[in-house]
Amino acid sequence: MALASGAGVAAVAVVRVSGPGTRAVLENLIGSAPVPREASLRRIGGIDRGLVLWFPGPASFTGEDMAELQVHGGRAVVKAVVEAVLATEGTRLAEPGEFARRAFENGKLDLTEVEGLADLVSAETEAQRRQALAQSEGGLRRLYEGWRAELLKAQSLMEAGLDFSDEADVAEDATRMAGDVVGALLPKIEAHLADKSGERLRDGFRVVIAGPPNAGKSSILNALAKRDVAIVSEEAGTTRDVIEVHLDIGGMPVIVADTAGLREGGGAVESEGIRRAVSRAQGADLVLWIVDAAEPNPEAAPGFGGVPVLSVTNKSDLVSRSAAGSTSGVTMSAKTGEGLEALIAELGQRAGAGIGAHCAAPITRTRHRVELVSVRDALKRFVNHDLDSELRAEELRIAAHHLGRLTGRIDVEEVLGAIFSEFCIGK
Ligand SMILES: Nc1nc2c(ncn2[C@@H]2O[C@H](COP(=O)(O)OP(=O)(O)OP(=O)(O)O)[C@@H](O)[C@H]2O)c(=O)[nH]1
Ligand SMILES: [K+]
Ligand SMILES: [Mg+2]
Repeated sequence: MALASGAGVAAVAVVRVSGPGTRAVLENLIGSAPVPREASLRRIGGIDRGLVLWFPGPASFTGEDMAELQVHGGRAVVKAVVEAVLATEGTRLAEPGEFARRAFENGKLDLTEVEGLADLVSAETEAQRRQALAQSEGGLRRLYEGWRAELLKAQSLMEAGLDFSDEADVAEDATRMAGDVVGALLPKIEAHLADKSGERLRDGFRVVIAGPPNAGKSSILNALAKRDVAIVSEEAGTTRDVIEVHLDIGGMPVIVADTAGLREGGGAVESEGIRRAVSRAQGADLVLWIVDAAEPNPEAAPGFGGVPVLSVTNKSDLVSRSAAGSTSGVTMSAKTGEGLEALIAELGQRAGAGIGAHCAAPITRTRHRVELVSVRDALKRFVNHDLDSELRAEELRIAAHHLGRLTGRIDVEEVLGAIFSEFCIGK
């Protein structure tokens, strides 16, 4: 059992129960199990009156018998209801993600669907929500199960080739057909791997604000965040640590990081700040290079390991309009807000292009990418090398194994802990 609705006082709290003892919990608390899958208003253990939902297994989220108690969300009510549920023998509090884990173990969800649910709970923007929902509803599962079926076909053809190795033409035919199946599958996997949009959308489009000291980097971060996140002062070298804010620009998750001004010299702390600034910029999807419009010789942006750079001329309020507008990139004033909308529009456009229009079900995690690279590499060895049939069949087994790990069909004990611990208690 778990309080599924989160900590803190709320109008309604939801207590969730799953497992073979659920019916006993209901009998103890409300006298009997109500009509399945219908909300019944009942007195709950003499504590409160609330809605009771009864989902007999296997037609439930976990696949087991389940119940939900919707009670008033006050602390005393929740505490008493939780204690009353725990009073039924064999009942205990759930671990984080335990409901999802049981759903997985009972075959209700595959691993990619579980991951989709975790992403849905933590989605911050519309685009992330849509992607997570599609994945939780089987977008990736269907794709990978389809590929697995193809692989199984190729595997059985190869096995047939081995079984009939004394009938050369039959064996040759079977082996060639297996090659055709893999030949059709490989480009689909390659295209899927080439699409990074899903991971970008899940992780957010990363923007780093960099530039010389006092150009107004922290002021721009605050203007974008619409609050005072970073300290602003006229003293050069104010910012040392990297400060990050999560923005939602037109449904697109954009993570903007403010960094220390880049300059020679400075103390040990400032130098460390500069080292962090450069390293963060090199790992970004876009660098905003901020310069002061009043600076007669603005410093040019250094290369950040090939990361695209957008020039932003700040403090346009300090110079005449014509001088301020003459540079390329965005001209703005963090002080007056002039040009801020243009900067946001440009960021939204770049994030949209970076995240991109993607295929229906893209890779969303490194875990998927790692397994799929192993699948692809095994299939490439199958196709390219002059291996004998035994070894080629073995490559197909390796590919199927990694595809199985993706959906959680096989051998994934070590990844389960990591995935389910992402959930809060009650999911
Ligand atoms: N007039 C004017 N002043 C600005 C503008 N933006 C920032 N400033 C001022 O410039 C000074 C430096 O601003 P910061 O935002 O701290 O600059 P920074 O680039 O983060 O500086 P460091 O963290 O030290 O590298 C402050 O006094 C700001 O008030 C602007 O658009 N116009
Ligand atoms: K400063
Ligand atoms: Mg700063």
